[in-house]
Amino acid sequence: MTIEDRDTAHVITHALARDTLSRLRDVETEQVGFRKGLVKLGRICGYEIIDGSMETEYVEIQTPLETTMGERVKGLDDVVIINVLRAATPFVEGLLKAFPRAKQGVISAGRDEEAGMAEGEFPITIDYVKLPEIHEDDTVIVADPMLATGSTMCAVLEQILENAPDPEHLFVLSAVSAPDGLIRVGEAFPEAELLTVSIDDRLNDDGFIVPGLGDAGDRAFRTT
Ligand SMILES: O=P(O)(O)OC[C@H]1O[C@H](OP(=O)(O)OP(=O)(O)O)[C@H](O)[C@@H]1O
Ligand SMILES: O=c1cc[nH]c(=O)[nH]1
Ligand SMILES: [Mg+2]
Repeated sequence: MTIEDRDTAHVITHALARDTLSRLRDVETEQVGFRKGLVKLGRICGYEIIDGSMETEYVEIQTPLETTMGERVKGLDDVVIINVLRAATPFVEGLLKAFPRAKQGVISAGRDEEAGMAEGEFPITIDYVKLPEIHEDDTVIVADPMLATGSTMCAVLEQILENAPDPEHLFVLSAVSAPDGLIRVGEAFPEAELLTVSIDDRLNDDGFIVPGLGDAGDRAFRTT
């Protein structure tokens, strides 16, 4: 397992995750490469979540030659992935390669960047929420590649927890995160397990993560 515990979050340190993130950070990586990078990173993170938090069981397998014991991951059907539109869409595509039978939810959430950041927070508009039923033995993965001020994630988690009992795991998965945002989400939702590939240095005055990778939604959807 390649997950390290830090004060504010668990960091996925798999070499391929770091390699992929470096390509995503590179300003020369254009839309297709960027989107594919997010898909790849989602897949790696999915495998790390399986390795780090899901149990296996021994099962009898009949090979073409004889009967043997094999291992299967338990609980793969009890996974819920929440796609925080829009930047999470390619990231979720990758996660689904690790959890092909996951139930999926969608929450459309956007920062009001015109209103701007005040006291480290953005106003968040939520205009679409569609969630599957969440059960106590489910592993819920809330995916958003960017966790900056944490404003979006706090609004999203409020929506999810309104209707969810106490799921087995509640992962908040990001590619890049800022220390302030992690602290904010961690304090507001202590039940959430914060997972990220990188804890970056800081937020700039516009609420962007530095060094970061820019605007993930714009880079993936070519809307600059
Ligand atoms: O932690 P926060 O300060 O809330 O910032 C993080 C959010 O900002 C981005 O979304 P954005 O509002 O740009 O929407 P988009 O995905 O449609 O580009 C990103 O995808 C996160 O959802
Ligand atoms: O740095 C950031 C902050 C929020 N959203 C992004 O896409 N990038
Ligand atoms: Mg954006």
